[in-house]
Amino acid sequence: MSLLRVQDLTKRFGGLVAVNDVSFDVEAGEILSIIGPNGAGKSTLFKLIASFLKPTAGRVLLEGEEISGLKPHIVARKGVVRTFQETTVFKEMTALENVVVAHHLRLKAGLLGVYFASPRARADEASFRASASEILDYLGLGHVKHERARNLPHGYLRALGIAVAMAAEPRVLLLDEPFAGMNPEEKDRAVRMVRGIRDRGITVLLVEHDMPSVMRISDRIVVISFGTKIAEGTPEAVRNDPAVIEAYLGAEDETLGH
Ligand SMILES: Nc1ncnc2c1ncn2[C@@H]1O[C@H](COP(=O)(O)OP(=O)(O)OP(=O)(O)O)[C@@H](O)[C@H]1O
Repeated sequence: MSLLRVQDLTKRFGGLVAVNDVSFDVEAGEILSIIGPNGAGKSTLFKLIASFLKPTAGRVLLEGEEISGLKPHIVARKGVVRTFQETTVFKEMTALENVVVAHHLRLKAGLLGVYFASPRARADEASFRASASEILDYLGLGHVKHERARNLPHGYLRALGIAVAMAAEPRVLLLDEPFAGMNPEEKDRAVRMVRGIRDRGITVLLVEHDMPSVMRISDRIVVISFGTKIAEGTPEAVRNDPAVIEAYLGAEDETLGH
């Protein structure tokens, strides 16, 4: 059984069909990218998978269990966790504190005031700090652990957003444009980081415009155009697919990395 199954998903906004009967499977341990020209429906598809939006039709299954329609935090608790284009870190906290807080939030959402004052919270604190520290080391952020987030360069801030998501112990991590706005060095580091996440046994789904990085990193690619899936396959197959080349013609800011 596939880890994640996207089945006949459709999302309409009024008269606009943003996602049109899209189906694909995600296998455990793979890195799968969703690409497509601007406005193709990639973000909408991502929001449907993480249950930030309710599908008009179709469903999403995690190991055969329907997760579409559940609240996003329930879906996150089941292991499908999404990062955001805009980083969602607390700028005045250090990198370590941000990941520790993410651990607390994961376990105690809803009871925060009571929880933070409890002896249990102090006991958890030590184990959360150890785990947060390990995640930061693993993602290559060990040396900036004690820096305030607001002092971190863009690439590190994005990586910290991913570290925060990792605190939720995802089985499937949805990365929203992880390479956006990065310089080549930052992209190299981010590519290694995403591979490292996969090597930890986490399945990675990403939406990305940066074609060279997508081609380097993906095991498989799903291509969306005008809400419809037009191709699916290895980077090599997708890059040479006439329907994909056609869809990208005229998209000035994007190339297929030829
Ligand atoms: N909340 C919404 N209400 C109405 N229309 C929406 C909404 N969200 C997205 N759309 C429309 O749905 C279509 C798909 O948008 P979406 O953001 O999913 O595309 P995308 O492929 O992620 O684009 P980009 O690459 O530019 O981020 C677009 O026409 C967009 O205007």
